Amino acid sequence: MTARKIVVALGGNAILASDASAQAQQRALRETAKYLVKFIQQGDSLIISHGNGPQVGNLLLQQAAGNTPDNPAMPLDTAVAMTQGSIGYWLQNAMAAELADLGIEMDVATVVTQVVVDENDPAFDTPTKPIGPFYTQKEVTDIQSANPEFQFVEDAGRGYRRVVPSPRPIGVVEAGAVNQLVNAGIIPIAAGGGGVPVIRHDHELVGCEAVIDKDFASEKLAERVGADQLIILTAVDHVYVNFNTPEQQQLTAVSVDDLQQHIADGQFAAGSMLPKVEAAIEFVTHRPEGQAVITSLTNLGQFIETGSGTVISAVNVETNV
Ligand SMILES: Nc1ncnc2c1ncn2[C@@H]1O[C@H](COP(=O)(O)OP(=O)(O)O)[C@@H](O)[C@H]1O
Ligand SMILES: NC(=O)OP(=O)(O)O
Repeated sequence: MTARKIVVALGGNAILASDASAQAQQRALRETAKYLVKFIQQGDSLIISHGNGPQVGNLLLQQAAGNTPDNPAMPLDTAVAMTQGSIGYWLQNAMAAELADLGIEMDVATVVTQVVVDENDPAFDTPTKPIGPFYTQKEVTDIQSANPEFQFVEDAGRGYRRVVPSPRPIGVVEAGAVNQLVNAGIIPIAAGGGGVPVIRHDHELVGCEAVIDKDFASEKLAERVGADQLIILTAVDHVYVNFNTPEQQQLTAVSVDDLQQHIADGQFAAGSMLPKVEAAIEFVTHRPEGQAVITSLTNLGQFIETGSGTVISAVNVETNV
C-alpha cells in the first residue's frame, strides 16, 4: 500500500483532563503517542495538530497575575505561540519516546505555525471561542468588574468560560515547510492551537487577538499539504444523530449531502461537534478523493483495523441513517 499523508487533529482530552500541571499533560500526551504511532507502524506519513483552549486561557491568567511595567503580560497571539511551543515540546518528546520503544528511527519536529485570518472577519466583533477554566456566575461577576471587556458564555451546563474571537483561517503560512518536513520522513507537529492568528499587511504578518478553531486550521493545513485524510480525534467514537437521546444513532460512512441535511436539522452542537463536521465537509469538498474521519483517540486502533468511526466522503455513499 502506498503511504498516505494524514493530518491528525488532537482534541482536548488527548492533552488535558483535570490536572493542568505540566507533568499530567506530559503523561496524557505519552498515552496519546501510543495511539498515534500506529499510523507510523502501518507506513503512513503523519502531521499532528492539537488544540490549546484550556492551556492558552490558563497562560493568560498566569500572564495577568505577574503583569508589571517591567515584565508585561504577553498579548494573545504571543500566548498562542507559547502554547504551540509548550505542547509541541511535550508531544514531540512523547512521540520520540514511543517511536524509540518500537525501534523506529524517525524525527519529530514542532513548527511554530502562523495562520492567516481576514481582519474584516465578523468573528472579531462576536467572541465565541471558550478558553481557560470554568467559572461560577459569581466568579464571572467578580472578573468582569475588574475586566469589563471580558466576555463569557455558559458552556453545556458545566459553568462559564471566557470567550475570545475565533476568525476562520484562510491560509497557513508554513504549509510549504510542513510539507517539506513530512515529505522528508519527519513527523511535523503544526498548526497547534489553531495556529498563531495573523493578518497580512502588505509584506508583513501582524498578530491579532484571537484563538482559531483547531479543527478549521487543521483542515486548512490538510488542504494545503494535499493530505489524503484528515482525522479529527475527540471524546466520542462516532458522530451521532439525536445525540444523547434514546434515539441516538451513530453515523458510520456519510456523504457531504447527508451531513449538510443533518446540519440543517440542527443535529450538531455549535462550538463542539458542528465545527468538526464543517471542517470535515470543507476538506472533502476541496479534496474530493480524500476522506475526513471523526472518531476518538481510544478507537484509533479499531479505526485502523476495521475503519470504525465516522468517515466522511465527498461522493454519495451507502449511509446508515
Ligand atoms: N451530534 C453529536 N455527535 C457526537 N458528539 C456530539 C454531538 N453533538 C455534540 N457532541 C459533543 O461534542 C464533543 C466534541 O466537542 P469538543 O469537546 O469541543 O471537542 P474537542 O475534543 O476538540 O475538545 C463530543 O465529546 C460530544 O460530547
Ligand atoms: N484552538 C482550539 O481550537 O483549541 P481547543 O480545541 O482546545 O478548544
